[in-house]
Amino acid sequence: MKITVAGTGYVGLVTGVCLAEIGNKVTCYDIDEQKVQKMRQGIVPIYEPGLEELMKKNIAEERLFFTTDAKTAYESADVIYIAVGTPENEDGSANLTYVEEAALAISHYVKKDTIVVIKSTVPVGTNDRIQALINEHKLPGIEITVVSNPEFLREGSAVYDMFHGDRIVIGANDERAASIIAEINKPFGIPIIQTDIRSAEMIKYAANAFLATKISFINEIANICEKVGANIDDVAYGIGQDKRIGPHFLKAGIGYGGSCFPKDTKALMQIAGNVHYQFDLLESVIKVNNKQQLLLYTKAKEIFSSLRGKRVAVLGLAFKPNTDDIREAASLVLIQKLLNEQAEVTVYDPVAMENAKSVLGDSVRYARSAISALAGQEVVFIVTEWDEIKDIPLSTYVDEMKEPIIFDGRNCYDLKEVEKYPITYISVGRRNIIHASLVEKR
Ligand SMILES: NC(=O)c1ccc[n+]([C@@H]2O[C@H](COP(=O)([O-])OP(=O)(O)OC[C@H]3O[C@@H](n4cnc5c(N)ncnc54)[C@H](O)[C@@H]3O)[C@@H](O)[C@H]2O)c1
Ligand SMILES: O=c1ccn([C@@H]2O[C@H](COP(=O)(O)OP(=O)(O)O[C@H]3O[C@H](CO)[C@@H](O)[C@H](O)[C@H]3O)[C@@H](O)[C@H]2O)c(=O)[nH]1
Repeated sequence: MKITVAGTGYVGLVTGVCLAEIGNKVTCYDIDEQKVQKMRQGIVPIYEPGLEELMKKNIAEERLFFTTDAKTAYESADVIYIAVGTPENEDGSANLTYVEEAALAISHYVKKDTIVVIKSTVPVGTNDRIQALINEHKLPGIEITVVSNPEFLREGSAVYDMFHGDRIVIGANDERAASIIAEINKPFGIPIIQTDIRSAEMIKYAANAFLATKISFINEIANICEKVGANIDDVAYGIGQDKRIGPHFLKAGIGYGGSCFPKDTKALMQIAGNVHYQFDLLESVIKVNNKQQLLLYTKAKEIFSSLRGKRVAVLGLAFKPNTDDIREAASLVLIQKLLNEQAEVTVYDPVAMENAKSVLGDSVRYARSAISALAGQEVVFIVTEWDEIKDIPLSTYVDEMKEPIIFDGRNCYDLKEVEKYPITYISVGRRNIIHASLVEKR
């Protein structure tokens, strides 16, 4: 099959590379010249484990091509995937400008019957609107059929997820188009669910909203655990053993971030609001998350009346481990608060430093390693649970910091282990360990 993928971000590039890997001839099209230049040379512009090898392999085997020329990309494709961004508008609704621009370019250049697959996350009803837009602008006498195929991959394990996902959802009003897309996806060996277009669109938002709800729920339980003397890790394990609840997505912390949950929960609020439905539960999920992202700051303020001039390190900037993505990361919320208080902030992340620099500029100091970030600091905030960060021996905090005070937003350390060291340790949903030296000072 001759496939074009429009948009080469986290979803588009992974989709393009993996569709090439299963035997298709794939052209990845993007409007970003610099990105395309890099990819032509086999350089992956994002950090995504396993992607570079697979991309290089498929370029070498002449199944994978890159272009910024819309005509070349669209003219003779059998199937075109739209995987451009759908960022948040100021009112929380999804910005569909890029999807619409792609659809218009497709209408302009396509010269034969083609299927357009919308992979981008779009509000319910968008696929129908895009079909109407294309019908209005396409050449007469050809059929361009829109199919919804939302994506469920996670950043940091995107390539793995393409081959091991739980399901592939295909929403279509046209049986023939649906079966062609099902056929393309067969080699991935993942169960395929076929629905109407609107249900497919809703599955994507409902899945993300449900996962976000699990996180806000466990974070609320964690906050109560702290007050009643229970341990959230034990509680999460205990409830997760119930098969009806399941063990996944019950990790308490400093809230969800990233390019999806924050924007998609807000977009679903808008989708509901547009049909005059007040989604009270989801509204609370979002409210809880906003509060939870401030948790470490709130806890620090309970201990120090002022953070002015305090030397603090922030370990981890990415919104989760194994990605360079800092969109809606809890780290940014915390760092802004610390800077407002005029703390002296040093940051470290194994791969997200470049992206962070473009947002934080020279307002913080960038350390070359986790250890050098700790040297001489008074306080450390653990924000992202990279293995490299989780593996820092507790003795290193003692060696590098004078009297270590750790605020751990991801519960990286075992409390019994921490107690063996002269460390003040404050985590999420567990008892605080306050070292005697701090008690004396207070
Ligand atoms: N990131 C994820 O983990 C993830 C997972 C599932 C679904 N999604 C959804 O997939 C979509 C893409 O997300 P992303 O994170 O990959 O976005 P991204 O911002 O990383 O990449 C979008 C790309 O589209 C390009 N683009 C913009 N307009 C274009 C046009 N008219 N033609 C061609 N290219 C164009 C941009 O230059 C950019 O390279 C969004 O709707 C998102 O909600 C994302
Ligand atoms: O138990 C948990 C699990 C996750 N998180 C946080 O939740 C956020 C999102 O994590 P994750 O879902 O692993 O990452 P994403 O790459 O954003 O993937 C989500 O968003 C994508 C975009 O829509 C979907 O495709 C995926 O299925 C969905 O998991 C991160 O900040 C995590 O730290 C927690 O706090 N506790």
